[in-house]
Amino acid sequence: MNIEQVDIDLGVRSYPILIGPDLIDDESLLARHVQARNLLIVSNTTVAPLYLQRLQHSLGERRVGSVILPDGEQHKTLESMALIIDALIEQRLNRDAAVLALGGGVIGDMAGFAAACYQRGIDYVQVPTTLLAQVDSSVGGKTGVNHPQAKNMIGAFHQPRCVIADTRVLRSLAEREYRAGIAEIIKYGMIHDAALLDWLEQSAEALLAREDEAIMYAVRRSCEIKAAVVAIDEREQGLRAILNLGHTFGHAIETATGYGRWLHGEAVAAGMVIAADMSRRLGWLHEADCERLIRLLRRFGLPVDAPHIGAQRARDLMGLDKKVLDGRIRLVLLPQLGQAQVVSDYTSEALDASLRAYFDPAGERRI
Ligand SMILES: NC(=O)c1ccc[n+]([C@@H]2O[C@H](COP(=O)([O-])OP(=O)(O)OC[C@H]3O[C@@H](n4cnc5c(N)ncnc54)[C@H](O)[C@@H]3O)[C@@H](O)[C@H]2O)c1
Ligand SMILES: O=C(O)C(=O)C[C@@H](O)[C@H](O)[C@H](O)COP(=O)(O)O
Ligand SMILES: [Zn+2]
Repeated sequence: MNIEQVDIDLGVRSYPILIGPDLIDDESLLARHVQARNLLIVSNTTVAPLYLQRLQHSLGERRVGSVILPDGEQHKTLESMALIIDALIEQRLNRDAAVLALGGGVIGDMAGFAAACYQRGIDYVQVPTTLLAQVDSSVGGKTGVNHPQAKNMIGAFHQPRCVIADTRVLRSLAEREYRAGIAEIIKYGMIHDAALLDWLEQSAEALLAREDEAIMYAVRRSCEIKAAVVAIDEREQGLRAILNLGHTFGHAIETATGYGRWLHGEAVAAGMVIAADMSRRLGWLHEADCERLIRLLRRFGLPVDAPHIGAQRARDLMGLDKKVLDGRIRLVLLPQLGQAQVVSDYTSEALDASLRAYFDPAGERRI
């Protein structure tokens, strides 16, 4: 099977996203794309036993150290990030060294953030090992950690030098984690590519069976969309916020339930349903469009309802969202399927109604 390449065009910070089977064993590809002679691989207690040795072997004659972090969203903290910095210092790595993130989005976000901070910024490479990380988190340079009161609250924009997405490593991923990654693919369809929604409907079986071709298409198309958006608006001054569809609601769910009980992709799935519901209340999406989203999410075993954390609690948590401007929560809403808009002038009745419907136990019926 061929290697696909998607380029992200950011001037001097441009980089390739390489997608294909068994890339972590491809010594010549790694030699071409990972230039640093001194590397610190950041991984976790689940991924390292599966893939660290293989990757180290393929990296050839360099100085390669590693740091293995505890696994889980609850460990996406400043404390874990400090362990990476400790390892960089212990291994006496300098500005010519690079960090290599081997893991899912949690590892990628933390390793990237450590690279952004260490000696005011060193290179890093993403080797994403979850579907979610391959279609989304390894691309675009958002790095960071959670705060107990708000998701991804501490971080930096720092682009990787390269993304190496080995699609075969997805075979060992737990079913729930794999499905959570599909939520972000559905997101790309919802915000930018209605044809991707058609493809997801037609290819659900193949994608769930983890067929190579289906995975290659899903990863490539998602990366193309994300790369195009990030190339226009690297630091989320405007357009990039559409990549946040469902996230303002979803992050409230993740924070309120304690990081890790709801997977990020699951919270995004529920959040997209709420965003669709609100879009319908504003006269944008048709009921049939909302029902289509729900059917698609259900097809992939993703949640279409939110936990009852209370509308007021949800609103409070959403007030800490990074898109808040002049005290107003900006939301990504859907004028139609395949098109998203960042909206601040929605009616508070529409938001209240959607929050009550999904977050209050006795919320009136919605879609
Ligand atoms: N920076 C961004 O643009 C961006 C985008 C989307 C999500 N995120 C962040 O990404 C995180 C979610 O990422 P995730 O869904 O990858 O979760 P994750 O990193 O927690 O990985 C999920 C689980 O799968 C395990 N795992 C990883 N690869 C495996 C493999 N190949 N085989 C077996 N097990 C494997 C992990 O150890 C973990 O237990 C969240 O913190 C979210 O905020 C960031
Ligand atoms: O890359 C982006 O921009 C995104 O919004 C992608 C999201 O899927 C991702 O979860 C991101 O980490 C959310 O960013 P945040 O700024 O809302 O924390
Ligand atoms: Zn996300």
